[in-house]
Amino acid sequence: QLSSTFYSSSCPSVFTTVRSAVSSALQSDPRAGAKLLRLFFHDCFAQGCDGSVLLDDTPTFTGEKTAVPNANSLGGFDVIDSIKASLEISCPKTVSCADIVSIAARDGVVLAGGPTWNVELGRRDSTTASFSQASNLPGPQLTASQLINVFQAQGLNTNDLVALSGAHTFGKAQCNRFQSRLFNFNNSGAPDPSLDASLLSTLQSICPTASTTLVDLDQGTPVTFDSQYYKNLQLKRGLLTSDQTLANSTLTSRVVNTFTSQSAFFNQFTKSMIKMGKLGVLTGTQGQIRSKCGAINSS
Ligand code: HEM
Repeated sequence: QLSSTFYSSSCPSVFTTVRSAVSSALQSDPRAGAKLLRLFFHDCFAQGCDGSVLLDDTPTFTGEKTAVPNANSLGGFDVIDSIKASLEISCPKTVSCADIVSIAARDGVVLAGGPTWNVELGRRDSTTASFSQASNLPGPQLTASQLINVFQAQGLNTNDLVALSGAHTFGKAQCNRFQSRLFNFNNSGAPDPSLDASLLSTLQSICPTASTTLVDLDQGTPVTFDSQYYKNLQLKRGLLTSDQTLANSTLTSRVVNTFTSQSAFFNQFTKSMIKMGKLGVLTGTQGQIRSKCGAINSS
């Protein structure tokens, strides 16, 4: 059972500490908020929102960080570590890494112009992480029906899927995640027909090969958290297969159309974030409060 007032007496400064750290991270990295939001998603989908994604590998332990969706891709760890270091001074052994990620994700959204919500708190940190559970994370080639199944396995429905995918309203992706759409889609010898011609030629020139070059997920308003993502999908300007499929499939297209209204999108997004934030949480005396987010406590 999580609660938005969990730290009201034990660490009242937690929200200002996180907000100012995310804000200062954004000064040097305009993608910081996007990285933190994605970090939360990747934490929650593999073994629950328990900070497991933050654990570093050791010689005898392989966690989630090096799994395919995360390796050379996931960011924001430095921001979480620095927030943790500040909180260990102001409120020692009190605030879990899993909760820090959940607040930082919210603040990344708010500071990019998105909606706010009361983050529910009281998660504890895992003492394990699961390399294999990282395969619960959806890949960028999935179709709408496959995405629906992946989200359903976590207890999330189609509205949650489409709303949470709206996170791709900011941040970037590497060419290698979508380059297969550009020249030889599904071995057809031609590009993906559901990709707008002018975006296709732009992307073909930026991504002649499946490189690690970064491209904005939202070509319209790349650093703003808004409903432009859904308008892009209607214009065949979604970047990943897993984005564009949401407008192409009758399973999801009506929800996409609904979320072109920013208030409808924001309303569902906040609800779906709270719901995702409850997946597989540890509470009470389960797990621990890590002193450093990258490692379990030594004693
Ligand atoms: C629906 C299935 C999803 C798929 C297949 C997917 C896949 C991806 C991929 C492939 C990237 C680019 C990674 C890279 O190139 O290194 C990415 C980036 C991103 N994803 Fe997703 N994602 C999904 C859902 C979500 C959800 C639910 C959220 C958060 C609520 C999210 C937030 C983000 C953000 C913010 C970025 C940009 C991160 C940055 O700039 O570093 N994604 N996603």
